[in-house]
Amino acid sequence: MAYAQALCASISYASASFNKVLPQGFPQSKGLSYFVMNSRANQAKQAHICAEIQRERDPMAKDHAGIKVPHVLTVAGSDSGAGAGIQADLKACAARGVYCSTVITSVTAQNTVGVQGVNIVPEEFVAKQLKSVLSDMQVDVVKTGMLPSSGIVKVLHQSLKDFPVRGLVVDPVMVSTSGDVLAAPSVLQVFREQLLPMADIVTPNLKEASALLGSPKLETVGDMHAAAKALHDMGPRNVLVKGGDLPDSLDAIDIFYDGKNIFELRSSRIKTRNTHGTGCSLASCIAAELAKGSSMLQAVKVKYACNDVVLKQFTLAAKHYIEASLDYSRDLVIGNGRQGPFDHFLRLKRNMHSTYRENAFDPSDLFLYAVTDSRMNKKWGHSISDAVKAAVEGGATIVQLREKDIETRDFVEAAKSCLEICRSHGVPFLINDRVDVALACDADGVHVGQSDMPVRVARDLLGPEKIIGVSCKTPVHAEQAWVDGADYIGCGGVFPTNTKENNITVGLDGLKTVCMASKLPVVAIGGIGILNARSVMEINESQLKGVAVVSALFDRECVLTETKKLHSVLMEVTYMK
Ligand SMILES: Cc1ncc(COP(=O)(O)OP(=O)(O)O)c(N)n1
Ligand SMILES: Cc1ncsc1CCOP(=O)(O)O
Ligand SMILES: [Mg+2]
Repeated sequence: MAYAQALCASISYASASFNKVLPQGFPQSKGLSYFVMNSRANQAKQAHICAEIQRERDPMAKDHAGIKVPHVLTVAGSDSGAGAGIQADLKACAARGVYCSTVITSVTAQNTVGVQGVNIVPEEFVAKQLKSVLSDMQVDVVKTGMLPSSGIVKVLHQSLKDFPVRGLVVDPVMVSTSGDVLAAPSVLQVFREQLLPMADIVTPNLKEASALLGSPKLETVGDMHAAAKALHDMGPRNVLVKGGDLPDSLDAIDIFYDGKNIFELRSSRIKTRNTHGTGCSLASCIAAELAKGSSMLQAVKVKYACNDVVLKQFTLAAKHYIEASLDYSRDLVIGNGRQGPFDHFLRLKRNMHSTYRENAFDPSDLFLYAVTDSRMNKKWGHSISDAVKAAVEGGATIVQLREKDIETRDFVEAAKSCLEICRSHGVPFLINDRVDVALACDADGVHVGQSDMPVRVARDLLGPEKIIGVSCKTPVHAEQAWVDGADYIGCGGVFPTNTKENNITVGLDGLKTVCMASKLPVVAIGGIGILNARSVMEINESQLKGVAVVSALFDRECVLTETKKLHSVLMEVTYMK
């Protein structure tokens, strides 16, 4: 039933495409009724209708209780070098948090130099694979890659009629990045007649766009505009013409057209040889976003109001992910050819360090996060190390040395003695802002803000074992923190504070929004103390692991007592509900 509800909720945004692929004999009016039923009150009804569709698909199908996960089926070729094709699709979907099943249309012998051989899977066996997956699994979106023969395109067309899905992303793979031809010319006609009219989006590069149109080479942004419109006339609901190969362009320019509005999606070109598989990965990423239902759900709900704006966002989300992966992978060396693969998970470089950090950071360490302040210590006559010792003995579970007005030499000295105290209590010890100081004293990590050293640079300098925290005020910051390889995020200021000047307050609502968006553990900071720590923890977000405090511990006469008090408040709210 959970599946059926999710299916209905997501089906509701894909009315147009769904109607195109309704099962034969399934009354259109019944299908249409989904798309106007979005309210919670109608969910049960929707679920019932969806269960009905499921039974039409497979009379033996059982309703299993549990969690339905977003699912993309990729119908594409295998790349032995694993930069493109099925392998890229699997990695892109996994990186975007979506399950990916695979129907293999051909097996290529391929590396970073080129394609050495292609073995096409017989179309009957492609049909068999499609049936296996589509008759059993609840596929949300089908994404196509290499479809090497017209017979295979026809088989896919028929399968999609037999087993309708919510969305179809067509990446018309015809020529590899190395210039090798991957689809017979006869495929073009069937592609135009059968696949394009079914597609929710088609994503050709310049060569593929002109092949599909039977037009001369596309050489300018103007040509791309015209091509996007002409391709749209062939039936797909949206067109993304990728301009990565456009000559003489500093920017990478893609043209997106939804039948009404045309967008130039620009981003600066990343200088790297590791671009093999970007097309497959981008299309998979779009499919994954559609499967998750996020932006497209919105898009179709407000279809007539701001379809264009939301679609732009979803395409950009996918583009942004690919750009971040390319940027991270720009200096990776895999293979000797002209075009290497990139790292979809932004993790490969971590393994270069001999002692790979497995779970070195424990998110529960964020429970009571003590952040020092030299002015406060001076005011109360506390040395930095005495203050840190008292905080740790009072129950602080992680310590950050945040010393804004201190000479570097003194900072390093203080850091060394505080590190010793923390190590002897098994408490991680981080340095605020100063990666150099963290390196000098071999601290456990750093905390950086949005205008401090970028997380990726800090990670490269510190290596995989160190803890990196980053301040985030928005879901976009939180997503970036994860992409960049941070371990946790600090969110705030939650409440107004005198400790940090001109700091924008996000409030409990802002904290909640960030926690909901964050894939990383979160610690709340800003104006938090024994009187309001409970209200912070009670926002009840699983990613929120604790509170970080400065004045509530250090702008006090007895740091030990204050830390103990805050510790017991946190224990109460966390464990004695
Ligand atoms: C745990 C934690 N969260 C946020 C911050 C703030 O860092 P930043 O935004 O860089 O501001 P400064 O602390 O450097 O003034 C933090 N230090 N710790
Ligand atoms: C460093 C920092 N970052 C956001 S708010 C803040 C200050 C937190 O200090 P306090 O706990 O005294 O409000
Ligand atoms: Mg900072």
